[in-house]
This record gives sequence, structure tokens and C-alpha cells, in this order.
Amino acid sequence: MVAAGGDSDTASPAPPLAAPDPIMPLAIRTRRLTRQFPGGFGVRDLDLNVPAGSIYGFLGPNGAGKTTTIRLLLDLLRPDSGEIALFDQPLDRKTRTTLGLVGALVESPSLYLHLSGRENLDITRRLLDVPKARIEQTLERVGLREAADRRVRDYSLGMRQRLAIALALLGQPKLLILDEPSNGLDPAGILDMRQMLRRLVDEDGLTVFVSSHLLSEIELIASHVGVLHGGRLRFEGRLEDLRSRVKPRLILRCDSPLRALEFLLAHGEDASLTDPQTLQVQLTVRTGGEINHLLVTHGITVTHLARETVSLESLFFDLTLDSALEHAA
Ligand SMILES: Nc1ncnc2c1ncn2[C@@H]1O[C@H](COP(=O)(O)OP(=O)(O)OP(=O)(O)O)[C@@H](O)[C@H]1O
Repeated sequence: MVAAGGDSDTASPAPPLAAPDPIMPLAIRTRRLTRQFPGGFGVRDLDLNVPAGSIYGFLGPNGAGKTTTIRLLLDLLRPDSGEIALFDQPLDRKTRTTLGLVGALVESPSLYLHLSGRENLDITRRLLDVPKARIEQTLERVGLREAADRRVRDYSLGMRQRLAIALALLGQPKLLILDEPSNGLDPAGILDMRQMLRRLVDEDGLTVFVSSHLLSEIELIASHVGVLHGGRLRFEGRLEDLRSRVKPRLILRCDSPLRALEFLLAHGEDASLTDPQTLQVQLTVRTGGEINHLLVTHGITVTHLARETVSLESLFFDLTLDSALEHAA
């Protein structure tokens, strides 16, 4: 469990943002969004840029501030400071018109278990005053047409989640905000959810903002990601920009590691000791073979040499460590 490090007042460098895409309008834009709780900051100086038409994976470990952000976006929580705009319209707390553009699933859905899926949808449909045909459309969209007349009590967790998303879709939102929708789902349920979200974006043109603490879940669907830790955004950009930060490195052992370290640093290599016997060298300047040659010609005997590629998972892990900013910069 990572506590939000809100109490520290140390100035942090700006998060490594990918270059904004000038063509894509933003479905969500926040500027310096801040909300403090008695125990510390929920979120701090958050500048989110969620492109319209994207699946934006909002990643962070427990306590990073994901739910706080979502509650702020949905006006379920007031910020201490900062701005929110949805589709270029400032969130208007009086008229709440911008919220009409949003469908959301936050925490456990409230469903009438003794009623069918269709009856649950009809209750919300009447409240929203949308045409009855919308029920069939949303049932189809979430893959519940065949189960529509069964009691929700008999639904699997995955089906209940999809019904909750159908409820969020009834009002034809342009933006769907989901807080950890795959929590507790089995692999088949996760796959269904992923395919459903893809269709909503590809076929219906929605923007999906989905939070998760699991990179593995997000990397299969998201086009864009924001990585949050301690209430601050550590990375934002296209998933491929995050992937491009995954660089190979060389793990090296030799007879005199300290001398080798000094020598490599003096030759412009990004080298460090991972333990007293082992060196790590980022492979950005020379190849592994060239580094080996350099050391050997300098009279250092290399006993072990291996090329490693840091996984996206460990990069994400690094981003959610306190030393993350140095790693990501
Ligand atoms: N109502 C509240 N009162 C006090 N502190 C809060 C409140 N809501 C959130 N926090 C604190 O704000 C920080 C961010 O919490 P938040 O729930 O937004 O994180 P999260 O990323 O959604 O985590 P999780 O995945 O565990 O839900 C945490 O330190 C949390 O304890």
C-alpha cells in the first residue's frame, strides 16, 4: 500500500509529458487540480489531458489518488483549487450541463437484484426520459441481450458490471468514466470488458477514461496512459511513448567493479553499481560488445555479461516509486 505523499512540500519537477497532440480535442482537461484531506493530499496540481476518442488508462497503486480524481471529475467532491473542463467546457457546478456528457461507474453499482437486467435499465431510462429503443441498443452494446430477462441476482459479477455500464450508457454520454471496472472479475470477465470498451470507442466514438492499479490490464486496451503516484501525475502520454522508455541495459560483473564503474562513467556511459559485484550500464551510447572491449583493453577482466530489457511492468513500478522522476526524465 502506498500512502499519498501529500504532506511533503518538496518541489517536484514537472511530470514527463508527451508532446500534446495538436489535432485531438480534449475530453478531459484539468489544470492544477488539487484536493487535500486531513491526512494529506488526495491529488495535487494535476494536469490531465485526455484526448477525445481515446481509451485513457489512469494507472496508479492503491492510494495514488485515482478515485479522488474521478470523484472530482464527476463533481462528487469539490476541489480546493484548480480547473476542470470536459470537451472544452468548464465544469459548471451550478447548471451541471457538462455532466450530461458523462456516464460513470464508480464503486459498486447499485442494482435491483430481484429485477431483470432490462427492468433495471427501464427504471433509469424513465428517470432520464430517453426512448425505449435505447434499452435494446445498450443491452446489445454490453453483450447482455440474451440475459436481459434474467434476474440480476443470477448474473455473474462480470454481467453485473456490464449492466452497470449499460446504465451509464443510457443517456448517450460522450465520455465514460470507470473506476477499476475489472476489480474482482475472472479472466473471461476481463476479456469481455476489454472487448466491450474497444467497441464503444471504435464503433460509437466514445472516450473511455478507465482507472486501474494493474498495468497488465491497461496496456492491452489503452491508447493513452496517465500514471499517478502520491496524488501527482508521474507520466502522461501515448502508451507507445511509455513503451519507448523501455531501454535495454547491460548487466556486468568483473574483477574490479569500482575501477570499471569509474572508467565507464569517465567514458560517458550511464553506469551504476546494483551491488558491490555487479554493474548496470544503460545501452544508449555503446553496444554490449563495445563496452566489453573497452573494459578488456583497459585491463579489466569481465566475468559475466548479459543484456536485459526492462519490462514495461518494471518501468511502471519505477514510476510509482518515490525516485520515479529521475528514472522517467
Ligand atoms: N474521504 C477521504 N478522507 C480522507 N482521506 C481520503 C479520503 N478519500 C481519499 N483519501 C486519501 O487520499 C489518498 C488517495 O486516495 P484514493 O482513494 O483517491 O486513491 P486510489 O488511487 O483510488 O486508491 P484505491 O485504488 O485504493 O482506491 C489516500 O491517501 C486516501 O487515504
